[in-house]
Amino acid sequence: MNAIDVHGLVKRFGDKTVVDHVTMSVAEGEIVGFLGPNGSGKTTTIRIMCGLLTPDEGEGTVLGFNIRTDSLRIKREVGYMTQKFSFYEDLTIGENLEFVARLYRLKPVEEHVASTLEDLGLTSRRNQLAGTLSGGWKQRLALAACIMHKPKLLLLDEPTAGVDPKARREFWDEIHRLASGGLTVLVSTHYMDEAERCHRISYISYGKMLATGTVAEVVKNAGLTTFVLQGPRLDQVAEALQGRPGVDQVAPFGATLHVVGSDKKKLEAALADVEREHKGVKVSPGETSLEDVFIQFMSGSKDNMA
Ligand SMILES: Nc1ncnc2c1ncn2[C@@H]1O[C@H](COP(=O)(O)OP(=O)(O)OP(=O)(O)O)[C@@H](O)[C@H]1O
Repeated sequence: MNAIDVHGLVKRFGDKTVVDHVTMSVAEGEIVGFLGPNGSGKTTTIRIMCGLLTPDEGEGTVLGFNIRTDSLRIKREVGYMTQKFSFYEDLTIGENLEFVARLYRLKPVEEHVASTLEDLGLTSRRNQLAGTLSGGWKQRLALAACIMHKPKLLLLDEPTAGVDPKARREFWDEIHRLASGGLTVLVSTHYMDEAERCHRISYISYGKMLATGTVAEVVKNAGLTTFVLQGPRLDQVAEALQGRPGVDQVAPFGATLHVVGSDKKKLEAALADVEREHKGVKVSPGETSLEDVFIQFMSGSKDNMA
């Protein structure tokens, strides 16, 4: 049984279709990254999956429970970490967790709190006020609160936004540790390095699911070609390339220029012209990155949310 199996989900707010026939499945123990531009419907889809919103169309199950009729059961079995840090800043870490333990009616409270603190390396900070924690520790507290009731599925909505790279890495180590213990994780993120730490990713754009698969599959299926340019006055070369047939993206990376296109022949022709026109420019094949693919998706999608 898949932990998540949803088909044709649609959610409208007024005349805006925010989730547009989204189908998704996530196997047990899998870590799936949910990516897409701001306002593309990730949070709304997650809220449907955890039983907080009812879809206008579509069906499905989460942990085997029907998303329309079993939302209470789903809420009990799922850990949902929202985008915003939502704890009592004037309570300590321990007190916040005690409060959450009581909400879930976990007994004995002290035992659950102590083992969760231990599990996430928070014991030594138990008496620190939540409001005085750094971003990374706040995220760790939020994660502790949403795994304390031992959910089978974690739905994490941009859990590491604004957190430094070391704390993000530790957070992801923790996610992998939890997944290897059998927990399933769906996590939304805007960070490419985090996408690469997922078993699979799904990319949604303005409500529509555009791609799903491993990072390698998504990059391959996008069918893009990338070249790296080196040489003098790359700013002028970049300007000369913009808008030429075959050239979809031009981006400086340090002392090089990355040029990306979906029509290889046209891109090669454009680069051959520019090589002739600009003495000393050297063109070599490059690797298409996940970021290149997402930029391509974004430029091809219409923002209907404005
Ligand atoms: N309750 C609501 N009423 C009206 N519009 C809403 C509501 N909730 C979300 N929206 C709109 O739906 C669209 C999708 O929002 P959503 O938060 O699901 O996107 P997202 O992909 O999570 O974005 P981000 O990456 O910025 O968090 C946005 O245009 C948002 O303004």
